[in-house]
Amino acid sequence: MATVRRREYDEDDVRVRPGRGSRPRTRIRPRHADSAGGFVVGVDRGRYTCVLDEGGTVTAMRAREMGRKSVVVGDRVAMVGDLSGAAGSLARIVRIEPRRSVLRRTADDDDNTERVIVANADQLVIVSSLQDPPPRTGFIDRCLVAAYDADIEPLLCLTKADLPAADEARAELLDYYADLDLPRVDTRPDRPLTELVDRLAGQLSVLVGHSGVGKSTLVNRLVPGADRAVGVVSAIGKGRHTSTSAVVLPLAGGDGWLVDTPGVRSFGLAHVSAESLLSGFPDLAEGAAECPSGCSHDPDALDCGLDALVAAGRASARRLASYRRLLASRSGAEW
Ligand SMILES: Nc1nc2c(ncn2[C@@H]2O[C@H](COP(=O)(O)OP(=O)(O)OP(=O)(O)O)[C@@H](O)[C@H]2O)c(=O)[nH]1
Ligand SMILES: [Zn+2]
Repeated sequence: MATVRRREYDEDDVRVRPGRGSRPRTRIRPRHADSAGGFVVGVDRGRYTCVLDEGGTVTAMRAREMGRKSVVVGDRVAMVGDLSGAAGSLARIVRIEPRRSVLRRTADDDDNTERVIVANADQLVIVSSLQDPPPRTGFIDRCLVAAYDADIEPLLCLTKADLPAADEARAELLDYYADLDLPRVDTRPDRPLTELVDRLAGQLSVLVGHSGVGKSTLVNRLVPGADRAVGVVSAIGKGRHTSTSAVVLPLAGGDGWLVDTPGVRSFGLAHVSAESLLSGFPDLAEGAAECPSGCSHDPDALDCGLDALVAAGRASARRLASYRRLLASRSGAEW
């Protein structure tokens, strides 16, 4: 399981401090030494809303020297220009700091590139209701692979724990994930969100979940004034791209950030190899050691060690089937 890595922005190459080595200071001094650091919380048609490290919010655009390099929510950036934040003022983003993680959405039909939707996330909160709709392990598995691949800590958030079929659904789900050390919280409307709030503290967390699982309900409870529409059967189709950009919301109490990803149906895994895909299935991974070299792990792969592992009763057939479904659907096909 991936370990939690704290963000270490002060450790990167913009640090200006005499080192022990012989490297002259000037070599690591950024070009815009007088720039201000900030964090991108919103993106709208070439305008970026950024929270300054020193406090305050500014609107910024990309400086021409940045070329076409894309800036996404969660990016740590350096800015120059008008940093007053006054109405109509515009700062310029001159640098994107190295990203500690990236989450990509699946490629669109009309564009085969996987787009980065969030940078520097620490945690992926996979929201699944226990009932109405019932949990979908195929979706959760895909999210887990995306999280492990990006070195982001997953958290399974099970909503609607108050509904009658919740206990049974939870037991079944935990059985399916019995071999994974998967952090989990349950939520329900009649209980405080204490445990979830504890886990979100100090982190940049990305919420993802199918329509109707209660994501907006959670955001509204966690972020005062967020005002996400609840209970509206979502009509976000493929054509309505305006509502699909991720936004970063400050958690109540100011300790941590929540990224809502409206319209993100799944994460892009096309760049993930069959081997890396196994990182989302640690219970199957040991079987791969017994595979012939270059094994595709496909259902018709000869002598695949994953089949042997399941045949020996050391892993579940359902888990292997889910792995193979993901393997087959990596290009972003529906599942
Ligand atoms: N019983 C129960 N109902 C819930 C809970 N959380 C949300 N709901 C209800 O489930 C429905 C869907 O909730 P939303 O918060 O809109 O779900 P969503 O995931 O944001 O769905 P989209 O907006 O379509 O993306 C609403 O009628 C909520 O009131 C819960 O914990 N328990
Ligand atoms: Zn194999």
